[in-house]
Amino acid sequence: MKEKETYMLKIGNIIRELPIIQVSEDLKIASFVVLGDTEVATDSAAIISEKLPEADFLVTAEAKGIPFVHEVAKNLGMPRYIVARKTLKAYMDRPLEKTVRSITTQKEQTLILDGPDADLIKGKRVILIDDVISTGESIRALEELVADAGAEVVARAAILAEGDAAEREDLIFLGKLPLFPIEQ
Ligand SMILES: Nc1ncnc2[nH]cnc12
Repeated sequence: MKEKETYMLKIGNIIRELPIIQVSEDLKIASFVVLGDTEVATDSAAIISEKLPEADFLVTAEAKGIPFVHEVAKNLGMPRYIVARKTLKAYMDRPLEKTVRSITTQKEQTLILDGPDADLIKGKRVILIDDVISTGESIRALEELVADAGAEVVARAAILAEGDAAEREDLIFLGKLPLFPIEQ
C-alpha cells in the first residue's frame, strides 16, 4: 500500500502531522485545520496575542479560523469580534459583500459583513485574522470589506502563511507551510 504523504508542522511546543491533499489538477497542500483542535487554538492564540498592535476589533472570515480568533479576542480582553459570513443570513441588515476565490475549494465564495457589524467598526482600528494566509485572496476581500465599512486595518495575522504569503513582510504569523505543485 502507498504511504500517505504528510507534512510535520511545529508551532511552539505543538507538533501536528498534516495530511498532504490535492486541491486542484496542479496543486497539493498540507491541510491544516484548527477547527476542533483546542490545543492549537489556545497555544497559537497565546503566542500571537503578544505580537499584535493595539486595536479595537478583530475581524475574520468564517469558518475554520473562528476558534483561533475567539481565543485571541479573549486574550486581548475584547468582549466581541467580527465574523464575515459566507452566506447571507436572515438576521443580516444592510449587508456588505465581496467575492473571493478559495484555494482549498477552487470555487468563488462570497464574504458578507452584516450592516450593524460594519457600523461597529466604522472609524476603528481593526486586525484581520485568519487560520492560514495562502494566496492572500481572503485577506484582500476582508480588507476591502472593512474599508467599505470605514475601518482602519492596523495588522493582518494568521497562525500560518503558505507559499508566497510566507515571504510577505506585512503579515504576522507563527509558522510557514509549503505548497506542493504537481508537474503536468
Ligand atoms: N494549507 C491549508 N490548510 C487549510 N486551509 C487552507 N487554506 C489555504 N491553505 C490551507
